[in-house]
Amino acid sequence: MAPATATSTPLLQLRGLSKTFGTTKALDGVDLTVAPGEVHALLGENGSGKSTLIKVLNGFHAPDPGAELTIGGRSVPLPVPPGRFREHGLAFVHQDLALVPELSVLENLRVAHIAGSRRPWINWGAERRRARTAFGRLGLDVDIDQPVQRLGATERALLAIVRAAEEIRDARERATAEHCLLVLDEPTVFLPEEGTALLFRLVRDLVADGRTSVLFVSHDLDEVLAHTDRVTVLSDGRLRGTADTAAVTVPQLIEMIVGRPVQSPVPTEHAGHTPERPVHAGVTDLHGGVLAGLSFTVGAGEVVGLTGLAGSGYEDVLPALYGARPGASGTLRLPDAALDLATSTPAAALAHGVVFVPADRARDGAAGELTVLENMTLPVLAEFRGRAGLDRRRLLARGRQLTETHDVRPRDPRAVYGSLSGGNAQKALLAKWLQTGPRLVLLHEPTQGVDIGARTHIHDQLASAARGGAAIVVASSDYEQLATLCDRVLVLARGRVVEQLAGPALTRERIADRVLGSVTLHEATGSSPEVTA
Ligand SMILES: Nc1ncnc2c1ncn2[C@@H]1O[C@H](COP(=O)(O)OP(=O)(O)OP(=O)(O)O)[C@@H](O)[C@H]1O
Repeated sequence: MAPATATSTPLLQLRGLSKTFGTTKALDGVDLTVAPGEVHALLGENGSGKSTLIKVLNGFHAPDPGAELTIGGRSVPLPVPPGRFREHGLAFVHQDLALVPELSVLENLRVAHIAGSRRPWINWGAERRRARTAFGRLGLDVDIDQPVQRLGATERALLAIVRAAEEIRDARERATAEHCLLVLDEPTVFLPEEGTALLFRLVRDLVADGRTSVLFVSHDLDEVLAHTDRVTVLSDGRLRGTADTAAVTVPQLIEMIVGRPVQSPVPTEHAGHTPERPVHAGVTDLHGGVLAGLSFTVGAGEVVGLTGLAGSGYEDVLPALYGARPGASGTLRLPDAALDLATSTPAAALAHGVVFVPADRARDGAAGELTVLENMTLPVLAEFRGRAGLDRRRLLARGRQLTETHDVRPRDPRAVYGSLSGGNAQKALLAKWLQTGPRLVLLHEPTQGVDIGARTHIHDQLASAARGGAAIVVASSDYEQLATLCDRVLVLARGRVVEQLAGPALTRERIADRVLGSVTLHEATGSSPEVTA
């Protein structure tokens, strides 16, 4: 695809950007041009260099010598000193959102402003008014005094974006930056469709002044086509090309990203589904947070989806079943045991073949400072213990086999886990748990941040675990994925199942329809008083 060129002075121009980590060339002579007032998507397979590029912009990484950066036509010396990106008109929202759960919405919103203020006092009255106006612009009615830990996923993501937008307004008011770039690094992965729609309303509002642009990293190609003006694709650290979004189709984009056509994941054969499989796992009278006496069963080899709006309780089910949610109660029946969820622990769940792959993988899923091998083989170490201690040779062989089977890149099991790209970290985590031959697999947003090729791979791995007899429960707000992967989907509202979809009724549209119809739009923003973390 021929690179498109911006017609006016670029808002941001990067030339010849390279970044080397040891023997890995994460970026290799990349050029990027973002026009004023445009929403520009940055795409590429897992490990293609997107995060590295962004971390050069925010000063986290120093690039290799020779790169050039201009913003609004003004040259910005590289490396950007840590913490100084705001002065150049840059604002960032990362996938982890960087919110402080214990602080209030207001404190989180104004933290950078307050820290950077030269005044000896804080005018809280003015801060409150400004915060209310910021949310009001989006039509959101958020209690700004509640701690962030009480917010639902949608509200958290919107708060992070509203905060970045406020930082841009601040930079303008202080006249430190005439032109601004807001970088959104996969902020929508936690959002249900209606949350994404709200987010893009805000984005369009921001760029309407023609002096702000947005760089948007995503693996969701439908979202990219719907909401962006141009796309730039990276591949193995190199620029594959830039194109006008309106001029490309999803298959063309996939080919640009992967370098070859990719089959979409093959949907489960819903028509032939028999709901009466023997019960493999049974959940009875589950309480905790908004969960209000939830009961459901999962058959051997069955994939059951849980979904709903933020705050409906669907995100609370899996931690409760895994014994990782304080205050939960209820029973999880397995073929050989019944776990009392008021007292159960992750260790007890694991001992009975229950595994959990959480959505917040950086925080809950793995130890970033250990190697991929150490992380992946932790649950099976006993297999490798002999009289002479750990058999490291066999352990490494297992690591190699797992990175191969699960397509974890780089293929080196001795790489530090924290250096893996987001999608590869997810593949490694799945490899870690699926090798244990689990009976019940609990997955929260299993393909969040995973590229289109790897997504198909993960679906195949889960289907294979199901064929092996495991029961699988997937909590997700990705309706397309639920329709593709699941035999049955339960839609939750206010902590109860309000709809069950299976067979031909199990389509993306029907799920979206049932989820949106399950409660009022007011609750769609997550601002329901029932919402808990
Ligand atoms: N701190 C680091 N040390 C060593 N290698 C790194 C480090 N950070 C990134 N890499 C490597 O650089 C390459 C690019 O990674 P990057 O995180 O930029 O990819 P990405 O396109 O953001 O992927 P994803 O879509 O999975 O988030 C990968 O091979 C990754 O393993």
